[in-house]
Amino acid sequence: MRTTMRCCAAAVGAVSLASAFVAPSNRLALSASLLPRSSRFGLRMADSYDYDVIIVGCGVGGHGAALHARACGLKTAVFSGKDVGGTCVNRGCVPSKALLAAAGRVRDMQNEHHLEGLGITVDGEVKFDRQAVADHAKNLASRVRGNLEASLKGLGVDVIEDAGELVRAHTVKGASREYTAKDIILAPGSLPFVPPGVQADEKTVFTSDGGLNLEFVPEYVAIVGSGYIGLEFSDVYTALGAEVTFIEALPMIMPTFDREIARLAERLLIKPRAIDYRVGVFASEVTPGIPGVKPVTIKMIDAKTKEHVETLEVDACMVATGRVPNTKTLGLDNMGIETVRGFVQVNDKMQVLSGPDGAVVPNLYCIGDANGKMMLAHAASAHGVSAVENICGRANVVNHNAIPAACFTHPEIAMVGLTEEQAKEDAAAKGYELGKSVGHFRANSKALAEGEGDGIAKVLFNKGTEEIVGVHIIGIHAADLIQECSNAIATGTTVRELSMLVHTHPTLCEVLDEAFKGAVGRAAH
Ligand SMILES: Cc1cc2nc3c(=O)[nH]c(=O)nc-3n(C[C@H](O)[C@H](O)[C@H](O)COP(=O)(O)OP(=O)(O)OC[C@H]3O[C@@H](n4cnc5c(N)ncnc54)[C@H](O)[C@@H]3O)c2cc1C
Ligand SMILES: NC(=O)c1ccc[n+]([C@@H]2O[C@H](COP(=O)([O-])OP(=O)(O)OC[C@H]3O[C@@H](n4cnc5c(N)ncnc54)[C@H](O)[C@@H]3O)[C@@H](O)[C@H]2O)c1
Repeated sequence: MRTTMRCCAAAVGAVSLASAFVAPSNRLALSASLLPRSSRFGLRMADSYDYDVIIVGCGVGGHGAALHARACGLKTAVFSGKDVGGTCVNRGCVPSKALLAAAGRVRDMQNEHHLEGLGITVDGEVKFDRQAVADHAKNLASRVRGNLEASLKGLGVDVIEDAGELVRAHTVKGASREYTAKDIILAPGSLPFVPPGVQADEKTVFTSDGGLNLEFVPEYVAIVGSGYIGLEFSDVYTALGAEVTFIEALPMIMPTFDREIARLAERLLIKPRAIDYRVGVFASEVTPGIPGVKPVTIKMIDAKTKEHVETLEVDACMVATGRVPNTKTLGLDNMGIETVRGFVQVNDKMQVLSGPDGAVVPNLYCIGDANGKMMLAHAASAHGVSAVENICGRANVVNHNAIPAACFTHPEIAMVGLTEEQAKEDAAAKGYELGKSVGHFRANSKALAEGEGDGIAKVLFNKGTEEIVGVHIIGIHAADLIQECSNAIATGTTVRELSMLVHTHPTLCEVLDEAFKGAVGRAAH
């Protein structure tokens, strides 16, 4: 187990007079150089580096790694590129959830039928101030960024504002000097992918980066891609009065979701709203417009034949076609590291590999979106913690099967583990019988009290071991409900054990209780 910092603290104490006259970042090097190579403190030559660990990139992955490194007593620096918080805080999770929260209220208050069911009438028009909604998102991002900065400083992490570039082993170059560390963690995140032929001016044709500014609410907007970003923005736009057309390359809408859930989502999130879609087509040419003067034009080609099928004229076009790793300027070439479409290859311990199937590059780790394992904020943060654990000599592997994901539409969609389609293949390959049990929001007192009886929770499990292989929920607060299932997969808790646990009444958790009990042949109530 690595105990460098504790050892270093003792060593620094032993040379405190000398170290009092050097900058804190150099104290470690000086203290180590004054000691014999294998001193009774167990110091290694590693202590001649500026830091125990340098992290390149300060998004949620880098931030999570930095906090854990300090908790483990490591001398830590993080290159922020003047973008503390990264995508999630500044251009992702945080501002998008602020827009979704505001838009969700507008939708609720405009839903006369739903309100009447609760005995409420809204007298007069429900209005919103677009700029105030946009400011809510911007201000929240800035507040969360401030909190992150404060936490780094408070814990003694050196934040270097430069962009960092790997120059050789143990060495990262900033704007004016090089810094060394025993271990380096790369956390440069990702950028929006803009397909060829699409001109994103970030005004009328925009990625999520521009869309989050909500500079205007287009009357008619096309969304290219029906993944997480597309769905969440369709929820915001339709609540604020826009019409939406999805353009999806694959032959079905929401192609990455469990099929049964996607069908239900179509019934709950698409059909009742001002949304239509085209599937099996690429947006091959997208040309920006001028608001109120010239429309955005979108040429679509058949995904298979590549023949032109339609040209659409819209007020705005959002491009939500996935994200690419932000690794071009990281200096990977300086160390001969080969990527796969820009994704840094890592093993289970987050150690960088020299290329696909390559050897481990010593003392180099890559976490978060840039390694392509799972593009989610909490996954990036978990990677960061795991990399630091491995640096400390405590072998750690992230169980991606237990990491939940959620799409924050109204109602929400959440999932963990395999889709039903994947689970069937898994069961066939591994020779187990797949079980399926469903809980219903329509049978849940709390959901009905809220007038939100739509949705299901589907639990997929191995009938032999009774372990969960996947859970998919669509319904109110699905994103919060999924956590119990994620914990169960992580700890190997069986559906039988879960069915014996007591769930608070009346809560939405009882939707899962119904599914767990159903899985072992018991009725919920
Ligand atoms: C609109 C949107 C909504 C999202 N919503 C959610 C959500 O609700 N839940 C969820 O889990 N995920 C969500 N995500 C995904 C989530 O934002 C990412 O998975 C997460 O931010 C990845 O974290 P990361 O630390 O790997 O990278 P990033 O957050 O991208 O951070 C990387 C940082 O490194 C910096 N950097 C890059 N190169 C260098 C360099 N050489 N030197 C110094 N700094 C550098 C970048 O500028 C950036 O600040 C959303 C994404 C988007 C776009
Ligand atoms: N709530 C959340 O957790 C959340 C929210 C937003 C984003 N994210 C993360 O951000 C990442 C990016 O999100 P996203 O929605 O952009 O990507 P995505 O991968 O979820 O969906 C992209 C969609 O675009 C389609 N597509 C790709 N190229 C196309 C083309 N040329 N024409 C038409 N369709 C095309 C794909 O088939 C896919 O359905 C995701 O990996 C996601 O994990 C997460």
